[in-house]
Amino acid sequence: MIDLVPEAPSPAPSLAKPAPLVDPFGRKVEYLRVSVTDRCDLRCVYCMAEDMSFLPKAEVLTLEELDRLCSTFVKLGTRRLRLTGGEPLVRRDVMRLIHALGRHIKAGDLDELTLTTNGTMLFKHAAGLFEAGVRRINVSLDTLDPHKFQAITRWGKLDKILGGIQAAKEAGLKIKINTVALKGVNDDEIHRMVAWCGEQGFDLTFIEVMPMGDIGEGARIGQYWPLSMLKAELQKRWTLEESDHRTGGPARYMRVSETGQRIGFITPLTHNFCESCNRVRLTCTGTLYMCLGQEDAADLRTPMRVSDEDGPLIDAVREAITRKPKGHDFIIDRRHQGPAVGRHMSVTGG
Ligand SMILES: Nc1nc2c(ncn2[C@@H]2O[C@H](COP(=O)(O)OP(=O)(O)OP(=O)(O)O)[C@@H](O)[C@H]2O)c(=O)[nH]1
Ligand SMILES: C[S@@+](CC[C@H](N)C(=O)[O-])C[C@H]1O[C@@H](n2cnc3c(N)ncnc32)[C@H](O)[C@@H]1O
Ligand code: SF4
Ligand code: SF4
Repeated sequence: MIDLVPEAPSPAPSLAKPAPLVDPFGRKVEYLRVSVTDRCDLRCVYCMAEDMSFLPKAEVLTLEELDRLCSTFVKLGTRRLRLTGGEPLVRRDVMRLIHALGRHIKAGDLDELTLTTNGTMLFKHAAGLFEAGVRRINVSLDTLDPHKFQAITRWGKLDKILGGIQAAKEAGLKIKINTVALKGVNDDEIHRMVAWCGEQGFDLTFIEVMPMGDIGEGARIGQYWPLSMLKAELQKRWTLEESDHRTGGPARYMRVSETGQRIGFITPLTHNFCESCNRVRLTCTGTLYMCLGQEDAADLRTPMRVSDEDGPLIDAVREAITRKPKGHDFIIDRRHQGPAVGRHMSVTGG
């Protein structure tokens, strides 16, 4: 494995620790989500249009540049890094970046390095992820029915994902399953998902569909299923106990007595969790979005390229954090035409 950053002698410890990133609402920003590519090998109907145009390769930052940006955030107090996309594992040589970022875990400067993946490439990379310092991953899986899986992802093969999940389990990775709740699509499968995750020893998170990117909004409105309704349906069959388990993400958890596993609920629409937001999002072009549900963004590529010194980049990051909004403006409303946020989820990685 080639290191992105050559081994350097350990610098003398600096007494002056940079001030942490705190937004205008007093929220400490210590979680960076990085979309390492906007490309994906699937086309989930709620995420992408079938016909997508992707960024020209020339606009995409190199792995070295992504490493530098992430490492600058680590210097500024980021404790959790999540790689996402598009599909993070389809980016060429992405394992080199993940291994390089693992040095921050080894140095104790980062609490968690992880990723959210569709699972298609796990059969190849699971062991490497563990070696790099990744200990848990989130795998997106909306159905256990192969035909439905193909319909939702437009061409995905369920067997490949299940094989990848198995490989990840064998590699020692803790797995959480992400399921977007889609009325009329997978609402008849929620009990099966809970039972399967229970058997496998996985936590499961249900997610409300968010209005991002133009995919033909009519379909998304029809599929929106508030998690309050999903939860009521679950309680007909399972005993859900309160849980104070937290991962640093937006999910609120309950424990299923019958399986011993947890179920998370991510409810941006019905119960927004913005008051405790601790994260920002970096795209593969070096654009920083201060909120998933807003369009305002800051360019970090220019200040990074202007100098090898970190000063201009750090100034740009600090300025961006002063613009972090209080929350999103998502609504799902039949009278409201078009998505609340124009960019697709795959650009900022959810
Ligand atoms: N609105 C909103 N949605 C988010 C946010 N963070 C994650 N999500 C959504 O939650 C879903 C699952 O995201 P993941 O990438 O698995 O991350 P997570 O649930 O925060 O991860 P952990 O809690 O660390 O396991 C995705 O659909 C994201 O779009 C957020 O800050 N705001
Ligand atoms: C954009 S994907 C990127 C990572 C990877 N390709 C995957 O699918 O896990 C991250 C997460 O966002 C979710 N997602 C995508 N579009 C969404 C939408 N419109 N509303 C809610 N969640 C969405 C996916 O289900 C997935 O769990
Ligand atoms: S949800 Fe993930 S796997 Fe599905 S199209 Fe979006 S980026 Fe690809
Ligand atoms: S919608 Fe924006 S403010 Fe709310 S939790 Fe997500 S990123 Fe944070």
